[in-house]
Amino acid sequence: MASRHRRGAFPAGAKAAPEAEAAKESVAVAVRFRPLSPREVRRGEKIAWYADGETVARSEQSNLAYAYDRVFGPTTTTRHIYDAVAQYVVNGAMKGINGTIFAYGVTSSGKTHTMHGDQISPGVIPLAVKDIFNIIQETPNREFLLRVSYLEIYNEVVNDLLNPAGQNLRIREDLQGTIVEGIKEEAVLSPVHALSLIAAGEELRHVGSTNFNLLSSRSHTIFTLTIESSPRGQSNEAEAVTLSQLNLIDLAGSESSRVETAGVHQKEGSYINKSLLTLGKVISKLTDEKATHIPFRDSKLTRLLKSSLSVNLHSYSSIKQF
Ligand SMILES: Nc1ncnc2c1ncn2[C@@H]1O[C@H](COP(=O)(O)OP(=O)(O)OP(=O)(O)O)[C@@H](O)[C@H]1O
Repeated sequence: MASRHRRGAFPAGAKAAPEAEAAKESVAVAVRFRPLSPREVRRGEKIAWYADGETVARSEQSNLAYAYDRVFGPTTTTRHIYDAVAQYVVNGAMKGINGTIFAYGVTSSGKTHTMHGDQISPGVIPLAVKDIFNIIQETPNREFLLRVSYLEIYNEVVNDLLNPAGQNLRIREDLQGTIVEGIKEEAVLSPVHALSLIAAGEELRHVGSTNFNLLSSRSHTIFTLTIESSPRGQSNEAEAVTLSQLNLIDLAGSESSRVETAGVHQKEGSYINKSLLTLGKVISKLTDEKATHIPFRDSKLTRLLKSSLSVNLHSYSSIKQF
């Protein structure tokens, strides 16, 4: 639905969505422009798109403007972006509402910077993990059980990043949703524990070098937190027990067809572009309120996203990177 997912040509003078309004929406799309890299500066490249206010992305050269739920300029920290467009999804997951957050954009646009970050600028994933444990501490009347899994989809093959032996796992659909057979789930007791699992998993992830990015993600990764919570002490209310999943996704970089790639990179690129294309179609279908059934294509990424993006769609946030 257009009002949920404001994409496309922007009528001049439209009103900015207040934060609270954006937070109520099931699907929110935010854009962050990254600064020019030193290499781009050396090449004399110029900034083409910029944030015009809080919701508009504008290009003077092409005389185009697009509206999103939120638009952030190059000096915006990931912490700020997390607070504005990701935290409510995490809060919802802690209350039993499934949620998914991912960054979407071409290679080198800053997806991994946004989702993983580094010591100086932690990404959405570590910020979410820390937030979750803070919420647990602030909710003494409930008991939480947290389990995590971490997988990558590389060339349509699903590998377990928490278990080097878990290669080429099968995906199965049943009444409970989409299940990755044999995936390792580990109970986590602290943010440090959860983050150490991600760091170990990253070592197993497929990365490569592209013309644009020395350390380019060649696989999609899905870090899933399964959150179970129940009241402390005695309670007979079955409803009081909640179970939800929070998916934190770092997508592989897509490249334009102009980029010279060969051999294994060409194969990777075609799988990445295919799954992102399918994902794009899924997102536009999701924003159409009338769509009750989404015909999923063969991409493993979209099949895995099915439970959080369609069947159990409650809250979902994506951060588009330029
Ligand atoms: N907002 C930002 N501020 C400063 N530097 C950034 C920002 N976004 C990205 N970068 C830098 O740009 C480079 C490319 O970013 P990153 O690796 O996150 O891109 P990506 O979209 O994940 O690429 P790929 O799809 O190829 O994996 C990195 O060196 C990263 O540190």
